[in-house]
Amino acid sequence: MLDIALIGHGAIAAHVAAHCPEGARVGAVICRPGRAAAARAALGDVSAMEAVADLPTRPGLLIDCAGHEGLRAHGPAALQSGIDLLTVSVGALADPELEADLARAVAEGGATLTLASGAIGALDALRAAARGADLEVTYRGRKPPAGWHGSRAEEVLDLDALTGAEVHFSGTAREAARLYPKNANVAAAVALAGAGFDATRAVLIADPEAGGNLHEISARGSFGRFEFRIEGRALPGNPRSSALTALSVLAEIRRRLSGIRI
Ligand SMILES: NC(=O)C1=CN([C@@H]2O[C@H](COP(=O)(O)OP(=O)(O)OC[C@H]3O[C@@H](n4cnc5c(N)ncnc54)[C@H](OP(=O)(O)O)[C@@H]3O)[C@@H](O)[C@H]2O)C=CC1
Ligand SMILES: O=C([O-])CC(=O)C(=O)O
Repeated sequence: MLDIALIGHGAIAAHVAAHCPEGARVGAVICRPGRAAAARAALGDVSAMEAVADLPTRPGLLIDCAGHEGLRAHGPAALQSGIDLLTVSVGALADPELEADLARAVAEGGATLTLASGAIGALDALRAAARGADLEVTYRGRKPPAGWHGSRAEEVLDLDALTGAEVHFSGTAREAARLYPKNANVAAAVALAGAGFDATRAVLIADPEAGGNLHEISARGSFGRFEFRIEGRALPGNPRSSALTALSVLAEIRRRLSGIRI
């Protein structure tokens, strides 16, 4: 049995706990102070605590579903103590200090940090393309206005008054990941798989006509070229987060349970 602990108890965590595959079980959650009752209400019969050191048993896998602050607060401690960590907070690695802390903790604890593919796909092709030369990658993220509430887009646009698509960010994937911690983890995953945080271009768009969370990758290089486009449905609990993100976590749990891996 793979014993899983979660960080966070929001839309992604609740979906993961509710659909945990056979052979794995969610036994514990790390939450913020005073949030134990809310965590149990969202996840069911789990032990709730505030720190990795308080986990009742050592989990086989800790899954961060909490966002950048959750990874920052608990990731290094978990890895340092040898606990494998899977995270959806990929954009947090845009902070070079946190990336270095995580790398140090991985080396010292001998555990692995896995970055979930999240709301995007085609990371395998990007990884391979990056082994060739001259890789150029642009990521475009397009969501309906509700998907940008609570983000920097609100400072740039009047989201509720939009009559057509508007770009509210254009720059590097590193800037996108840092400025949009809840919305640009995909930009970070594309960057880390491919051309890197500073060479990957990101464009973020609010579009009242968007029927879902649209993510597009355009890549070209010595390998050739590809375009990838996915129209994701949002999770019921959070219009910012695509359902595929929670499914990518479930897929990684299944991958770990299987002797034949893809
Ligand atoms: N890789 C990808 O493709 C994607 C990544 N994401 C990332 O996943 C994150 C979570 O998404 P989602 O579940 O929809 O968000 P929600 O807002 O629904 O849930 C976030 C949860 O994390 C908890 N939390 C926040 N900070 C901490 C902390 N320091 N320690 C412990 N728990 C904490 C919150 O607790 P409380 O209720 O107390 O605030 C809440 O339970 C997003 O913020 C985003 O960064 C999202 C979509 C795609
Ligand atoms: O879920 C999505 O569609 C993408 C997202 O929020 C992110 O990249 O952080």
